[in-house]
Amino acid sequence: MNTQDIPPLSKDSPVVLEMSNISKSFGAVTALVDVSIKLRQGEVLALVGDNGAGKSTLIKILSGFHQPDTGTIVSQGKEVRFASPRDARAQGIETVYQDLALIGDLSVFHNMFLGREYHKRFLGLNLLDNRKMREQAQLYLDTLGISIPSVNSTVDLLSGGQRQCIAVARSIYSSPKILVLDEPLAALGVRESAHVLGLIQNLRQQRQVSVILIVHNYNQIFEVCDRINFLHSGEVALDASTADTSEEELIRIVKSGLGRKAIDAAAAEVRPGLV
Ligand SMILES: Nc1ncnc2c1ncn2[C@@H]1O[C@H](COP(=O)(O)OP(=O)(O)OP(=O)(O)O)[C@@H](O)[C@H]1O
Repeated sequence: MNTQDIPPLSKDSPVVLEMSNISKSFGAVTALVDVSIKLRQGEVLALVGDNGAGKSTLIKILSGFHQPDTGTIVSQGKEVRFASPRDARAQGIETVYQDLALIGDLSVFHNMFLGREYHKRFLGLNLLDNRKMREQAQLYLDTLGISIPSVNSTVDLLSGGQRQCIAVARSIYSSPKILVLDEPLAALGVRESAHVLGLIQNLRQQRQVSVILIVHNYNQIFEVCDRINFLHSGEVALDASTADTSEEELIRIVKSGLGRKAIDAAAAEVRPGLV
């Protein structure tokens, strides 16, 4: 499936998140300068940039791990401040980090319900309701189009792509408004990545959850994203819809280290009237 198969995001889709003028330094290191990003309902936004550009810092601010030095976050039309990841989660913002936080020697269904297990009473005892969790997990994975050998498999036996899909599925089980995926395709091969890209594509088609995706492979961005924000030296150097830009332009901008406006302005000076 590629971008053309999914209708473009409606222009009327409401803005669910606005991070405005976010700056953050760690001692003498400036990680973010006046960064503003916007996310619409159901949108898949790619956050790209070189190592050290500030992507992780931005999503850690959104997830409540860091607090910004300046700037505001407006979620569902309300200004919010996150003192901890728990605060962000309470506002419907879920983040899947690269370590996935799955327990390898537990089954898929146990991982899916970790911390929110179903219980049943039996002979006066409070026992895990494994049957219910198994059924629910299977149903839920089917809805998301995630195919694994069995929900009884231990997570260690799954491929990297399947593990990533389970971590995403677990995060969206609580119906968050915003899902942040920190390099979900890192270290995955082509077939593995296809699993995860398929899942993101399904989410995008359903348009229930808005997704921020940190990704390094530009080709994959054009497969599954509606919009791209390119961060460079702590600033947003490009904010464009995937329909309005191309992989070639993105690579040109990334290589130049400038934003599209700066490139166009420079081109206009060289060839007035052509830009
Ligand atoms: N906790 C921290 N303490 C000190 N400096 C930090 C901390 N976190 C990030 N930085 C610095 O902030 C800058 C931005 O880092 P960040 O991790 O946000 O970039 P990134 O775009 O996610 O990079 P990568 O793609 O390599 O993960 C870097 O110079 C980094 O060294």
